[in-house]
Amino acid sequence: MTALVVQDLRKSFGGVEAAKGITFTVAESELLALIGPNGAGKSTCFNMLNGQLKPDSGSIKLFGQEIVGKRPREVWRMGVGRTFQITATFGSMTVIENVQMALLSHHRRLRAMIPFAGDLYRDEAWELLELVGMADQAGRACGTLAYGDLKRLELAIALANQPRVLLMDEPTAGMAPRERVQLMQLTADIVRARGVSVLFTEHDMDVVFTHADRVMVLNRGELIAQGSPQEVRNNSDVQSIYLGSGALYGAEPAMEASA
Ligand SMILES: Nc1ncnc2c1ncn2[C@@H]1O[C@H](COP(=O)(O)OP(=O)(O)OP(=O)(O)O)[C@@H](O)[C@H]1O
Repeated sequence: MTALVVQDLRKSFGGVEAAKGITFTVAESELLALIGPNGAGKSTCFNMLNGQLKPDSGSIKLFGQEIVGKRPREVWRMGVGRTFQITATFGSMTVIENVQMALLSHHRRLRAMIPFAGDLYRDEAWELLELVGMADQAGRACGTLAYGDLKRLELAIALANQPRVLLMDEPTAGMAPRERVQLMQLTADIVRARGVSVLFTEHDMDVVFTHADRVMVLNRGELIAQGSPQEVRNNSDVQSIYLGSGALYGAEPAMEASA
């Protein structure tokens, strides 16, 4: 089934056309990568998908329901989750408390947090931590976590809202290569098991070509290619954008022209 149908999205900032009629779909349980050079329009696209930015025109349907015109919180409630490059957790709270907070918010019980109710949704939080392999660190303060663990926690927090579509903004930015592969494998396993669809941007072409079911390439506000990783890698337009960077072949220093 199709989770997201995006049709002819357009957005200009003054004279800059950041989105020039973007059309694509995301299937259920699909891991879809959105790549493109700096300034291609990826953030603009994500910001429209989660309601932060209103498109000038176009339509975004989540399981048939129009999202355009709704506020970010409504879009989030409808099931579009998002993780950001900079992780947003409460450093002084423990790992499990952070997930409980997300669950409280999902269940609309934020007022019950004052004073913080220690046992609310603890079992559910525990399950999510087990899912992302963080249960053994449940009692640690978030501020003391290693970066890779913080990213896994962030995934648990995002899942607490039971998203139907999860937007991930450069999920592996700042991670060591081995950690990147592990996080994406974990993400892939979880989204497939739970039927979540993931749309992600990514700098690391190894991650993109190894883990994405499908890849879309944005350039100057236009989708210039989409298809399987293999098709996109072999596409001559894509090759010319990344020409000389080596990025399509997983060469590490090639990131200046990456997603
Ligand atoms: N709020 C804004 N005001 C003016 N111009 C903007 C704004 N947001 C984005 N732009 C412009 O729109 C274009 C697309 O930017 P966007 O940030 O979406 O690209 P991107 O692909 O996410 O880039 P990067 O990989 O560098 O984050 C750029 O030319 C950018 O300068």
